[in-house]
Amino acid sequence: MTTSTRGTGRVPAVLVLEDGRIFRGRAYGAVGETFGEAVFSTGMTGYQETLTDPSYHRQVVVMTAPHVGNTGVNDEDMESRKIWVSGYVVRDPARVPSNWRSTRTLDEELAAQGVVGICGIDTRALTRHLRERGAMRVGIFSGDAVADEASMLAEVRKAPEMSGADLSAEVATTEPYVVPAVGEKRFTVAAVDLGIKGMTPHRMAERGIEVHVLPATATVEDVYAVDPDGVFFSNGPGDPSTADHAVSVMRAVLERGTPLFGICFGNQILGRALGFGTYKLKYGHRGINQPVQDRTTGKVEVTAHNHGFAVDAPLDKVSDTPYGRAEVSHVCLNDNVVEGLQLLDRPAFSVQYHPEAAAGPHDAAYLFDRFTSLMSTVPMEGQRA
Ligand SMILES: NC(=O)CC[C@H](N)C(=O)O
Repeated sequence: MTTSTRGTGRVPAVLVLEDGRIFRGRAYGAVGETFGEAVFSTGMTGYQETLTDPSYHRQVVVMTAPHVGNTGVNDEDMESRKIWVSGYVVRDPARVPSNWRSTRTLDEELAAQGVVGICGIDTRALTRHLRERGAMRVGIFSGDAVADEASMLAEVRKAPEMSGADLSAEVATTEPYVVPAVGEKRFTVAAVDLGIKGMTPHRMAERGIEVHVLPATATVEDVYAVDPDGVFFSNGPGDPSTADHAVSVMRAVLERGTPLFGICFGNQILGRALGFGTYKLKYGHRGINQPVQDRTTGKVEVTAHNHGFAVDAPLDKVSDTPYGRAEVSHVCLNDNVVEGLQLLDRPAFSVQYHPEAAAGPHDAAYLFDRFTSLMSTVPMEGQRA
């Protein structure tokens, strides 16, 4: 149960991890109780984009930056229609936001959207705990929801796990919509929405692409009904091993040889479509300061991440797949996790991280140009030899 009463900063709150570790602090945002997977983000800025990223659905986000809320909340930086995190954990919230675009405080916005948070806890100790033990289920209880430790722990252990969670349909659009090209229209793209962030179609639109955003349930016929020059698969919440429908649609796109680009969940789906497995990372990558190497150019880029799963593909060799040869195009320099895939015989590639990165950094924006040039070089249906 959640009330929309704003946390006053004095209401007691308790964070309970599924392994029994407990942190006591004060309510932040809505007062009540909430459950999810505890994950940490190392972003020093961009909290509004984080909170409204649909990929965070059912996750309780711990901010490693100690001071959060300094720039308040504005109407322009939302990545989707609402806040998706199921809970929010900060050490020291800003009391007075200061920014020319700010229209309300983060505390007020969380409360207005019924998002239960906690502040005043040692987020560094909590992050170290999650780093050592791995992401796990968590509950936040505040006000009347605070109970004895054993019963709060029992509630946390009843909450659903992230492994096996099929969540795209809970966050994606139910109706198709079009994001028009900015300036002259050059291409049409069908974008399968598995939890898309607003900045993604925008980055395509500014390159002259008209983007038809389709629901997660879109069929191959729906995709081709818009007569696309390229097909895009978005980011999204949940476990990629459940995304069977998206994998089958993507296989049909690969079969036809239409230029294809995937981001994050879309990268995991390409991995599965090619026959690779996916697995859960111990504590995932979240933040806007992750070093990735583009192995096709050797260049290193600083990138935005939000993923708890990864593709299991060999780094050291080209793989034979039902759609020709494939290789790992990008790798994370912190831990060698696969961060991108590309096909060598078909116009298809994907990355595990976020080139659209609204809050930056923008090092990876060239990937949208790569997608555009794939569409420029692939002959249209009727022109094929
Ligand atoms: N941002 C995303 O698309 C995340 C993909 C997937 N839900 C993961 O956690 O790995």
